[in-house]
Amino acid sequence: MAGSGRLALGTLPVPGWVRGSGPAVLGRLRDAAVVRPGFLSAAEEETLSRELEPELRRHRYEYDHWDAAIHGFRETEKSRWSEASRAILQRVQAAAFSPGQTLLSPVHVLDLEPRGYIKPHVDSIKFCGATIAGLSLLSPSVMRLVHTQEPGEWLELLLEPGSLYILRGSARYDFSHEILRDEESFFGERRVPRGRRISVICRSLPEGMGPGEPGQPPPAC
Ligand SMILES: O=C(O)CCC(=O)C(=O)O
Ligand SMILES: [Fe+2]
Ligand SMILES: [Mn+2]
Repeated sequence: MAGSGRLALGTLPVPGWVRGSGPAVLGRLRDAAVVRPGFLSAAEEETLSRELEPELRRHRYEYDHWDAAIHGFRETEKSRWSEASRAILQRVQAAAFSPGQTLLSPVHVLDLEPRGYIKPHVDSIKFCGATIAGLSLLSPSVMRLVHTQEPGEWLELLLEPGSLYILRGSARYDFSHEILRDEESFFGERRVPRGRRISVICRSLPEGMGPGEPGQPPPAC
């Protein structure tokens, strides 16, 4: 536990940044919902936020309709990156996607203000494929996954700044995901105060959809 960052759960080691409703769901999603804390070095975090800041500043935060999935956010779809950022995105690709997967381009950048949050949703299967990989910058947050048919089955991921999360397969299709609002931002007993959070999200294309095919994904893919 303390020190190792891992809790022993029977014979199955569970990382300290993942919690769930029980050993069955933790076991089943072990390779489908993955967090890699410290994926980015401090210098890489700085590279990305410095590059994103001026572009994000051109947008206003949106608070939107009652039924929108995301509240208190601004976003951009970014296709041109500095060489340093491209190297980071290539590391994400190598870590999260298989060689056969084509990535959706451009990359989705989402800026949640401190009061901003994301309601439970499943990314569109029409526009996004089997894998979603996200880098978190600036503020820690808690991502909760809930099974769409069995609400008693859930998982929570602690997303520290500099971490990478990967949702694939069942975690991506059978579970909704959400980012908890500040008032509800707890990882178990641990309070995770929400500040402004920027995420950089890479997604695979649906199988059989070539990169050249028409059909732009909607912003909240
Ligand atoms: O901010 C994130 O990491 C996730 C965003 C998200 O779920 C979405 O845009 O569909
Ligand atoms: Fe999503
Ligand atoms: Mn989105």
